Amino acid sequence: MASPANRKSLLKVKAMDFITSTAILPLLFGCLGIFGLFRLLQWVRGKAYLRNAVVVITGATSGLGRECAKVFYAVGAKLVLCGRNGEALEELIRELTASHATKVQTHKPYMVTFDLTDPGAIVAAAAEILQCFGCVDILVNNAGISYRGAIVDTTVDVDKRVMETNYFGPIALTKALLPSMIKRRQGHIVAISSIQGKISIPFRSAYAASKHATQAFFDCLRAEMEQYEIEVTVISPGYIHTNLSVNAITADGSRYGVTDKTTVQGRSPVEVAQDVLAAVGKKKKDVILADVLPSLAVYLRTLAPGLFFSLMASRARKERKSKNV
Ligand SMILES: NC(=O)C1=CN([C@@H]2O[C@H](COP(=O)(O)OP(=O)(O)OC[C@H]3O[C@@H](n4cnc5c(N)ncnc54)[C@H](OP(=O)(O)O)[C@@H]3O)[C@@H](O)[C@H]2O)C=CC1
Ligand SMILES: CCCCCCCCCCCCCCCC(=O)OCC(=O)COP(=O)(O)O
Repeated sequence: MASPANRKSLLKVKAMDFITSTAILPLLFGCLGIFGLFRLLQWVRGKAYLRNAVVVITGATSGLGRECAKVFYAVGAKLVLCGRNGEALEELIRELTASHATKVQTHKPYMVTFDLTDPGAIVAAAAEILQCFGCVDILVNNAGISYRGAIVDTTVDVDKRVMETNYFGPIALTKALLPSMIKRRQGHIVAISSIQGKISIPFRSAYAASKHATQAFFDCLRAEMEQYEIEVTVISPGYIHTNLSVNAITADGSRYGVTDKTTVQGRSPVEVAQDVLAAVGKKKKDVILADVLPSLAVYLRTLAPGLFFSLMASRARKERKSKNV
């Protein structure tokens, strides 16, 4: 009778014999090869899709939008960079055109300045955007602001400001550019949402609501645009180390002015921009770009809502205690 240790090593030898003497090994390498080839093909197709594509990026003056401008420029996209701050856009264009970090043919970006909270300005901006290269292939709705505050203390004006910037502005710009995409039966709309478009955390009511609305709108749009072959990608990042927190507005509309620890510990916008580029290149429909815990929280919200709500209530209690809100 063999001892348990001997039995174990005997089993190992038998398993190795089986693997080497049958077709398993070649099959395994074959599968890996096919997978590698598939990924390579996807990468090449993504690059070809983005090269010479007319890409409009809102909120290109800072954070994720600025980094997106760099990665889309580097793969040869024709950029129209949007923001409120003309000087910051000019500086970015100077930086892009001065760099020779890419081997592909690049194109001098255009800039269009407008405020997303001004509906009239959006209509005029859309016309200006269309004139830059004659059409738009990809619109990246990236611009946004965040908010911090308790619902009971927050004026409805603050809720409206967040909704105007994060929801009404981007959907107005999308609607203004859609007819030209429909006419060409070609186009791609990207919405930079947030994990908070899928779950709501305390003291972020206006922000989470604006991002939930974004998710809902662009999910509807995806279904309605399928007949015109227009793609819709919703991207939901977790924390990113940008100016979002410091520029957030508070219950009375004043600037928050603090870079939260969660923001500092967030992912680099450079990395997130690479992921955005890959997701757009692959024409992904819905992408979460977050750590394990926030990603799991999304599933928890669906599968065990009671537990999720208890966790959020406890989070609210803790935050109230620590910040005295
Ligand atoms: N940072 C994070 O942790 C996360 C961010 N996101 C999302 O990423 C996107 C980019 O934010 P991020 O880069 O982090 O933050 P930043 O504050 O660095 O950038 C925000 C951009 O939006 C622009 N913007 C703000 N308000 C308006 C307006 N009224 N009209 C036009 N443009 C405006 C800003 O332009 P201006 O220079 O004129 O202020 C700026 O370019 C946002 O949609 C945000 O919700 C999602 C998940 C996590
Ligand atoms: C099966 C086990 C599941 C365990 C789940 C535990 C629940 C953990 C809760 C995690 C909450 C994560 C919140 C993430 C929020 C986030 O990433 O937001 C991104 C932003 O948009 C940031 O904006 P802000 O202005 O809030 O800085």
